Amino acid sequence: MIRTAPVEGFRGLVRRPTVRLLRCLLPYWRRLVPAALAAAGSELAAAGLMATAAWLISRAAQQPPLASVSVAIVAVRALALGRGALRYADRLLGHDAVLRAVAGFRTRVYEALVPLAPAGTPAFRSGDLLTRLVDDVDAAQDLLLRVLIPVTAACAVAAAATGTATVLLPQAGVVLGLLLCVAGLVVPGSALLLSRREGRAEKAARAELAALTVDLTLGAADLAAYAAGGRARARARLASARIAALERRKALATSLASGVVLLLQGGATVGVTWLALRAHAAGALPAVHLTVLAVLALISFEALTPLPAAARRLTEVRASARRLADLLDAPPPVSDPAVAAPLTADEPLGAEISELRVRHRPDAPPALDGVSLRLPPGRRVVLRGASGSGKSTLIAALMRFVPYEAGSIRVGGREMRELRDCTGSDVRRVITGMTQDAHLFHTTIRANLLLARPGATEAELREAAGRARILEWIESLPDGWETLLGGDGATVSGGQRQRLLLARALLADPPVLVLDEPTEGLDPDTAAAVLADILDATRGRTTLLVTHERSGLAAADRVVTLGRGRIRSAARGGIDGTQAAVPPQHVDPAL
Ligand SMILES: Nc1ncnc2c1ncn2[C@@H]1O[C@H](COP(=O)(O)OP(=O)(O)OP(=O)(O)O)[C@@H](O)[C@H]1O
Repeated sequence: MIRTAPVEGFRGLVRRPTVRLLRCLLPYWRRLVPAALAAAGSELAAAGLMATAAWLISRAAQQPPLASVSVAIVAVRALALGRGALRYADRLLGHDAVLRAVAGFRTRVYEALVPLAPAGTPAFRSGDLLTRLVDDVDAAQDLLLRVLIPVTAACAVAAAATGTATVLLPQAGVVLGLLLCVAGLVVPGSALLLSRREGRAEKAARAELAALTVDLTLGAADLAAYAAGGRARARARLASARIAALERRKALATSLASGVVLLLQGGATVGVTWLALRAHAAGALPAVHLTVLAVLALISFEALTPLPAAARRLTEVRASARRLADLLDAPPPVSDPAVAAPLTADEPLGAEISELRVRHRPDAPPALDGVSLRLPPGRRVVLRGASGSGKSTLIAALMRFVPYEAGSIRVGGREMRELRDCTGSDVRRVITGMTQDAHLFHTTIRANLLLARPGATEAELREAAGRARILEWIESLPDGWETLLGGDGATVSGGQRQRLLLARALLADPPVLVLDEPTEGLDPDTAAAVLADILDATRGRTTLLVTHERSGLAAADRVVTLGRGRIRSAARGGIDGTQAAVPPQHVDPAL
């Protein structure tokens, strides 16, 4: 289903993209909380095991009765086994929760993108768009797995270690708590500040590299033809080198931070042990507590070691969240009305376009200005015109891909509905077909056609292919309907590609069929043959056919010519481009 609503939580908090990202993941809290608890439990068990073992060894040296250490012996066994079990649960629950959360989030981002396409996404280059959909959405995974879960575990261990040390020797607790705060907050915070700019720059550089890579791949033939491959590769190399330099700078900040945490760990161990020794010498601390305090100071920093790396990941996550926010805040070119009028298709439908004005950008001249056109039920209207005259814009407005600022488009049978009052998905259920940039997917011929009507029967598939005059060819292939097509029909000829796209549009069988330049890129003979087949196959269907062809239009019910966004002439069917067209006011209004 096409959603026009933004991804929940992504609008509103304009300046806090990371918080917005987090809010999008909140619905998964029931799975995320046990994962975070298991991670914290595993770290606590490791620290508890070391501290209890230290106590047990020191106490055992005093040769006490076995009963007085039996609880500690059981605790050591339980903690050793529990640590492994909790580590396993942490990995299992953490990955399960995070992969589900990211999969759900990616679907919602994609759904939010659909209303932007095809008119709203040209602002983003295709490689960059891909990076946003793949890498930037994956940042949500890192936010949970590499930032939030380690931070939760580190906080739990630091609090438990400081609490235990304070109970045993208050001044040692204060020193340990302070140094843990510095290692857990100040050091990662500084690393975050140092690598913040690099994180943002690296995301932008990666997006640039992805866009360049897509250009290099898709434009390989043109780059080779114009000997421009060297320059393009040099730009890609430069982008790679920039990423490497930024990575190095970030790695330096992280290693420095890790080094400082190690120094603090040493300092805390020495400081706490010295305080404990003094207290023991003064008779205020039993010897067994002395060992526990020294071990506690040493191991409590272990849980903090992933924090500098977590800070570094956080800079990348923030940059990704900002880029996702940019994408998702892009206003959809056409929004659905709050209360949509229903569009039914239980009778033949037609369309009436009246005084239509469309602008692609507010500051651009109108692509269509005062265009009026009738598409009577069951008639085939051909729309011709020079390149840039507005033919595709008219189709896009009819399919609710672009908005119109003045005039009206009404669709229906006996009762007509204004398109503005209907949802885009309802409109495209009744007005659809072959858009100018129609795409053949890298899958079988059958799957490519079924895209238009997944429930179509074998007979319907064969009928559509037959009407597009491609059935014989499909059935002559060794794999027939199961033949795999290359990306965008790379493994078929231009004529076969257009006929497959036509078969798909015919299979969709919408009440109003639109075909935007179905003969584009074909040689004149093939184009004439395809056009004649199209006009034959669409007899009795409401059809708007856009073409550059001048001949072969004799079978059309009406031929309308656009020029610079206005209707230049209109003529009843039976003419072709070689005959003079009559001005629009002289055309039979029934057409
Ligand atoms: N997304 C867009 N943003 C800005 N301007 C656009 C956009 N799409 C089309 N235009 C402009 O609108 C005008 C009409 O373009 P349109 O694609 O409708 O022409 P066309 O008749 O279909 O041309 P062609 O036969 O070459 O496909 C042109 O001036 C074009 O530059």
